[in-house]
Parts: sequence; structure tokens; C-alpha cells
Amino acid sequence: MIVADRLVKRFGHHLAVDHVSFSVGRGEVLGFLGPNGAGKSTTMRMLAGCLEPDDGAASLNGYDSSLKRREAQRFLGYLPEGAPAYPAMTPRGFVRFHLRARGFSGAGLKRAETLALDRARVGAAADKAIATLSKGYKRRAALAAAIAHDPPILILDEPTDGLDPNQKDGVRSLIREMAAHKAIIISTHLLDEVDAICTRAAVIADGRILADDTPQKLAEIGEDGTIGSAFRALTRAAHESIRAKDTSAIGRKEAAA
Ligand SMILES: Nc1ncnc2c1ncn2[C@@H]1O[C@H](COP(=O)(O)OP(=O)(O)OP(=O)(O)O)[C@@H](O)[C@H]1O
Repeated sequence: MIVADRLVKRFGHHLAVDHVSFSVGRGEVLGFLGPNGAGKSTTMRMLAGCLEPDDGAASLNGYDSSLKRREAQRFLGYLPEGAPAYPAMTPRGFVRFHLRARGFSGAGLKRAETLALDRARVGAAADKAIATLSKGYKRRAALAAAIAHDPPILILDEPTDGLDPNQKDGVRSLIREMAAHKAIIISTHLLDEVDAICTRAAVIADGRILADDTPQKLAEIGEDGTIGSAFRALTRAAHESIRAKDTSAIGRKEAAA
């Protein structure tokens, strides 16, 4: 349902995403892991049709995310990094706005709105201006909007960022509940989240996928059989190889001078 096919994105001279490929099917939850600046959000933005790739292609349910953006986005719920873009709206108004934009009206809209606010545990904050809410409640408002139309594909950029431990558990349970019928990607820095909800994990560093496997298989790479040690081993090796390349390039320049 979600396909990244040799995606490339450059910002100036910086290669942020370097030929990234993977696919996610219905019933799968892919955990996207990587150090800060690894290219996770950039990859997710290309998949969601919010950023044009420089090369390669992204598609959702068979529709190219750039060339057939509107069709592709019909199947998508996307939680971008940060907070909802309309601080003067209430979470309820924000969810309603998303549902109207997707063609919902009347009793169907009301039902979907109530369910989304409930599932994202927005509670009493539903009718307060988003600008006045804490980071965690802003995140919940954005999550409610992303899931409101019950899309078959979810791309969630750090869905538990800013949430307290109880709320983190709540969002993880929600993702597990939804997982059976959807294809889901979540990015996270919380490695216990991978064990808790992901059926697969992909590690990315410096724009390149270093591993893509089940959490169990991935953990075997680590010294002590945990995802944490596997993550550290993979990303350390990637940084060392890049540093070695940089050093040899400097050496070549010095020799030529
Ligand atoms: N609009 C932009 N203009 C210039 N550089 C950008 C832009 N967006 C991202 N980058 C750069 O691309 C690289 C990848 O960024 P990205 O946000 O995808 O990383 P990330 O893995 O999501 O990081 P984090 O875990 O910190 O959120 C970084 O070096 C970042 O500075």
C-alpha cells in the first residue's frame, strides 16, 4: 500500500535522502528509526505528497504521491512533525475542517468527529483554541485530524512526541487497534515503541536505509539482543564509514595541493 522506490532528496549540496526503498502492506506497522537529521521526516513528507522527490517515486495504494497527489492523499492520514497549522481553531474545529475537506457532512461528519476526538483522547481540550493548548494536546488534536476519515494508510511522524507516559500508552494502543486493517508508518526515537507496536523496523542514517527487518531479527544485530544496541551498532558503523570517506577525501585534496 505504501511504496518508496529509490527516493532521493537534496537540499542544496546536502543529500538528505539517498535512494530509499521499502514498502508497507496492510496489517504492517513500520517503525522508522534514525538519529536526528537522518532523513525520516523528509522521506515521510515525500510519501505524503508534501515534498517532491528529486529522483525515484513514492506511491500510496498505487497512486504516485507527486503525479497523482489528490488521488493518493484520499487514502492517507498524515501526522506531520510539530503542531496543527491553525492555532486559532479548536481541535474540534480542526477535525471538522479536515472532514469537510474530505467530503464528510451531516450525521456522518458528526460521528467521525466525535470518534476521532475520543480515540485521540482530546477530552475537554476539544473546544479550546489550539494556540492555548500544551504540546501534548496539540499533538493529540493533530492526531485526531489525521485519523478522522479512517484512512487505510497512516503516516505518523513521531506520534507520541510530547505526550506524557499514560498518553503514550494510549496512542500506542490506538495504533495497535488500527493496525490490522491499515498500512502504518511511524517515526520514533523511542526504541521501546518499536517492540510495543511495530511489526517491522527500518533504520535510516545519513539518508540511507541500513536495515529493514522484524524487530526480533533487528535486535539480533545488537550485542545484547536489544533494539537499542542494534540501533547503536548500525548508526555507529554508518558514521564511521562516512568519517572514513571524508578523511580520505581530505587526504586526496592535500596530496593534490
Ligand atoms: N527544508 C529543508 N531545507 C534544508 N535542509 C533540510 C530541509 N528539511 C530537512 N533538511 C535537512 O535534511 C536532513 C534530514 O532532515 P529530516 O528532518 O528528514 O531528519 P529526521 O530524521 O526527521 O530528523 P529528526 O529525528 O531530528 O526529526 C537534515 O540534515 C535536515 O537539516
